[in-house]
Amino acid sequence: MNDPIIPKATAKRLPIYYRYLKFLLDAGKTRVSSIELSDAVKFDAATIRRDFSYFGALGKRGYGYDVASLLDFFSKILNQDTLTNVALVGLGNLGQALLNFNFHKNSNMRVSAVFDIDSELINTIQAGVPVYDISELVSQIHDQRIEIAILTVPQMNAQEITDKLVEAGIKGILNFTPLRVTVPSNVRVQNVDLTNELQTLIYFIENYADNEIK
Ligand SMILES: NC(=O)c1ccc[n+]([C@@H]2O[C@H](COP(=O)([O-])OP(=O)(O)OC[C@H]3O[C@@H](n4cnc5c(N)ncnc54)[C@H](O)[C@@H]3O)[C@@H](O)[C@H]2O)c1
Repeated sequence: MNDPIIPKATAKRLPIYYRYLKFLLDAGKTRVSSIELSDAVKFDAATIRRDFSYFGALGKRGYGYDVASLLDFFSKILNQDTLTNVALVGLGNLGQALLNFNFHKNSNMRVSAVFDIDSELINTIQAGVPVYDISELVSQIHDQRIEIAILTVPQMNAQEITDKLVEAGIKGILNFTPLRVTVPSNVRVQNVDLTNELQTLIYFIENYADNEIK
C-alpha cells in the first residue's frame, strides 16, 4: 500500500490519535465517535473527521469509528509494526535524559547506538545501550542499518556531525541543537526547540482569551 500524501498538520496529530486509540482498545472499547475523540485529544471534531478522511477512514453515522481497525491502520502508517532503531549523537545532559527515557514505553522505536567523544563514556553501556567513539559513526550506522538520528551535540559540532550522518546514509535527523543544519533534499530534519515552545506558550497565554487558544 502506498502511504497517502497528507498535510503536515495532520501528520503531526497522528501519534496523538494513535496513543488515544491504543488507550481505548486497552480499556476494552470497540468504537469511538469523533466527538468523544475530540473531547479526549482536544482537536475539534471537524478536524478529526477531515484528518481521518485523508486515510479513507470514514466513520459511520450513529456508529463512529471502529477502534481496532483504526488503530491497526494508524499503526501501519506510523510504522508501529516494525522496530525502528535510532542513533543518539552526544551523550551530555540532554542526550542522557533522552536515553533514559528511550521512547520504548509507548512505541516501537528505541535508541540502539550512542556516539560521543568523551573517553569516559566510549565503550561503556549506558541505560542498556552501547556507546561508540564518534569515529565509528559511519560504519556503525551503516552496519546496524540505522536510518534516524537524534542530534544532541554542542552547536559548533552540529554541521560536521550532520555531514557524517548523511555520509552514513541517515534519512532523518531530530535536531536539538540551535543550528539549522544543511542537508541534501533526501534527508529530513525535524528541529526541536524547547525555548521556542515555551515562548509560544507564553505568547498565547498573554495574547488570547481562554476560548481562543487552539
Ligand atoms: N532544543 C532544545 O530545547 C535544547 C535544550 C537543551 C539543549 N539543547 C542543545 O542540545 C545540545 C546538547 O546540550 P547539552 O546540554 O546536553 O550539552 P552537553 O555539553 O551536556 O553535552 C554535549 C555532549 O556532546 C558530546 N560531544 C561534543 N562534541 C562531540 C562530537 N564532535 N561528536 C560526538 N559527541 C560530541 C560531549 O562529549 C557531550 O557528551 C546543545 O547543542 C544545546 O544547545 C537544546
